[in-house]
Amino acid sequence: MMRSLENQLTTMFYDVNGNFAADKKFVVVFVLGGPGSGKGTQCANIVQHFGFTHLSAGDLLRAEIKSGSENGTMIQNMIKEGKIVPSEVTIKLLQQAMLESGNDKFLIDGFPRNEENRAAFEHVTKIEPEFVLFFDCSEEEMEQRLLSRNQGRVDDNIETIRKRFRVFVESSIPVIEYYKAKGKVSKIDAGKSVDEVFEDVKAIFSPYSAQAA
Ligand SMILES: Nc1ncnc2c1ncn2[C@@H]1O[C@H](COP(=O)(O)OP(=O)(O)O)[C@@H](O)[C@H]1O
Ligand SMILES: Nc1ccn([C@@H]2O[C@H](COP(=O)(O)OP(=O)(O)O)[C@@H](O)[C@H]2O)c(=O)n1
Ligand SMILES: [Mg+2]
Repeated sequence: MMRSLENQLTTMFYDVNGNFAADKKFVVVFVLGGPGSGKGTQCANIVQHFGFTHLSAGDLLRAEIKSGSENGTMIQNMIKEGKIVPSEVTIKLLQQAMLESGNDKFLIDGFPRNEENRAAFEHVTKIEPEFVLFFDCSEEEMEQRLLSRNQGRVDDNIETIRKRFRVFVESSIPVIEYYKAKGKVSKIDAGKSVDEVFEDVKAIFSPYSAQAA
């Protein structure tokens, strides 16, 4: 049975160690891959089939800008430059969204994007990901997809795309390597069609289908 939000807040914020989620079993899957590799697209499919809640760090940051938050200008500037927003801001948004969802299974998309994100999330939430889904895609393909995404994003222009590719290689690949060394990475060839990629995704998630909502 799902507990009320109020109950979860109590449990999550007031456990004996002051740790978030310490006594609630969360299943967290980190969904990583370069910009345009298809993380958001595939997460939408996974939600439909396997009952996870999809939390995109980028979407949460963009919503924070729209809400007129005091951090909005800083976040907007960082996104325009393809830089990674300080973990403190992103983790707070992720925690809020996890609590509000009432679910216990999460796809965390586009996070952790650097070592600071990874270590801070682990420190604050004490949550270890079940596994990391890594969408592997060539820069040529990702560039084409981003240039035709047409969602009016300030960062889907060639200049920012190049910066995001550099940040992905320099900061995000090391996070994937970290989890690879722990045997936690499921790598998917994301250069194929949406349906073909989802076939491979489904095979990885099938152990979770029994728990699907
Ligand atoms: N397998 C695919 N083949 C072709 N286009 C794709 C594929 N997956 C996603 N797209 C398109 O590419 C763009 C980027 O996909 P998206 O899911 O937003 O990626 P990400 O979240 O990794 O940046 C979107 O316009 C999407 O419709
Ligand atoms: N963990 C994260 C995720 C995104 N972001 C910011 O948000 C931007 C867009 O992230 P996104 O995940 O929506 O982008 P895509 O990979 O989906 O294209 C990134 O380039 C960063 O500027 C961040 O700072 N920290
Ligand atoms: Mg995305």
